[in-house]
Amino acid sequence: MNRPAILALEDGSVFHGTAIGADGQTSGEVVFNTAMTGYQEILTDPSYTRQIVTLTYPHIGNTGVNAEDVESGAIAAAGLVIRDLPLMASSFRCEQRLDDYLKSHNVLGIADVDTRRLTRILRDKGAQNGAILAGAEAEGEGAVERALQVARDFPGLKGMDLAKEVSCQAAYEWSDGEWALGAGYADTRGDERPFHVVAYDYGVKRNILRMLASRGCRLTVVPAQTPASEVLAMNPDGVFLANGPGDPEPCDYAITAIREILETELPVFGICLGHQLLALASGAGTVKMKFGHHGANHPVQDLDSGQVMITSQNHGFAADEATLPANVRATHRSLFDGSLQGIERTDRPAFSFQGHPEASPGPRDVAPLFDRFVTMMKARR
Ligand SMILES: NC(=O)CC[C@H](N)C(=O)O
Repeated sequence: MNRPAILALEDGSVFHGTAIGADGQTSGEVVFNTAMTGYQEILTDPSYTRQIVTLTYPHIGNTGVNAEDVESGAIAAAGLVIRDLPLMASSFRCEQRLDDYLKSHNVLGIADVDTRRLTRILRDKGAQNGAILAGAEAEGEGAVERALQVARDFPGLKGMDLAKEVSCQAAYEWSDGEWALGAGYADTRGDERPFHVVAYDYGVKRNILRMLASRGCRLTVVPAQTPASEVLAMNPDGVFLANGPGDPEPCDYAITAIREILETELPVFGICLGHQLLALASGAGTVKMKFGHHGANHPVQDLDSGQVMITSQNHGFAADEATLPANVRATHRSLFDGSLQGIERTDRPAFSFQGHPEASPGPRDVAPLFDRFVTMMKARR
């Protein structure tokens, strides 16, 4: 039997649909992602913490879910909004239906929503705080008012430090590199000793760890608040700064630690939140974007070669090119809106990328950046 669900936005917009996940209520920032595939990777990407994700591709759930295509151990998104859930899920790897998967992780979802109308609102007005009510919560008089109230009670992502919330509690080792080679793969596994990379976990996606491991790196993943002194004491070949949710600006513990690491000659590579944190630690500023970039076909230009790459993206904040100090150079720019996509320090072996070279989901045009990091570590050794 169909259970009702309501999606409400802070601007007063209301959508009625069908509950496809758990019953109850949830709130967060509502964003849209235009990728045609990869709903499992998107749901489990820790960077979506406190965000309700709308998928613009209309048929979601066709291939069901499996235990492999995940970027973390749980669903991170605060909720899922889709147009149509197919009656049947079918794939040789299908282990569960998408709706059962949402329920088993106690995550709310709403289907039968006019996601084109919703996306137009988000594009015109910017990402909105919103709420989903599902099941009994969405029934009866006052349900719409309640949904609007829950939406407006969400404080918004600006100023929210979530990296330390989703980070691992204790350090762990990672060496699994299967299925992750990507383009431009530099096989360094023949080297006598693997490169030891300490990876700051601000909400790291597993495919980043896999892609580093597949390039001959032995990883120690450390909690977001690990002081630089502890990282340096591990005597790594390089330091990696992970992706992660929330606003980079309040992550003062990370900015301080990265600043200290930048006082050494260690190679540093950052992705997404890690890129924004490298910018902040180098003295630049970050801004909240109108609706951000969430998709798998975003053109980004390498400013040195002129080459255009099709990239995977998921961010709502950005390092501000106008604030880059003299020792930081812009290396990549978005061809959608001209925003900054990559930087490098001119005085240190440190660089970072705003989009997702690890894809998952998405194209792997930017995978050679992992090789660049390995080459830097090789040069230093
Ligand atoms: N994927 C990420 O690391 C996202 C970074 C940051 N939370 C943002 O929204 O911009």
